[in-house]
Amino acid sequence: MDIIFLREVRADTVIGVYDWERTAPQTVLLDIEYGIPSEVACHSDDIGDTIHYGEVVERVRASLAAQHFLLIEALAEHIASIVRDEFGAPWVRVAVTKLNILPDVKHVGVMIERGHRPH
Ligand SMILES: Nc1nc2c(c(=O)[nH]1)N=C([C@H](O)[C@@H](O)CO)CN2
Repeated sequence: MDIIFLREVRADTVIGVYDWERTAPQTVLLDIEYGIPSEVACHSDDIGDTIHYGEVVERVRASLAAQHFLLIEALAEHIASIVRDEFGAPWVRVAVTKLNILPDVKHVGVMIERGHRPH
C-alpha cells in the first residue's frame, strides 16, 4: 500500500480535561499517515486518482476549530474517522501531540491506527 504522510500539522482546538484548557484553543501537532486505495496516481500523474493531502489538512483543521474534545484519544479517533470515512483511506495512523503540558516533559501525545494496512 502506498502511504501519504503529513508531519507536524499545526491545528488550533479546544482540548483538555481541565477548566483552564477549555477557555481558549491551544495548538496541537498532528502527524497523519494514510494509505491510498490504489497505485493508479503513480502512473496516471493525476490528482484525481489519489487523496489530496491539502484537502485533508483543510478539512481536519476546520473540524477541530468547530469540534472540541476532552481527551487526545478522542481527538485522534475523530481525525482517523474523517480520513477513512470522508476521504476513503483504507488505513490511517494519527498522532496527536500536546505541547508544554507537563514540566520537564517535552511533548505528550497519543498515536492510533485504524483500518487495515496490507503488507
Ligand atoms: N491519556 C490521557 N491523559 C491525559 C489527558 C488525555 O487527553 N489523555 N489529558 C490531560 C489533561 O488535559 C492535560 O493535558 C492538561 O494538564 C491529562 N491526562
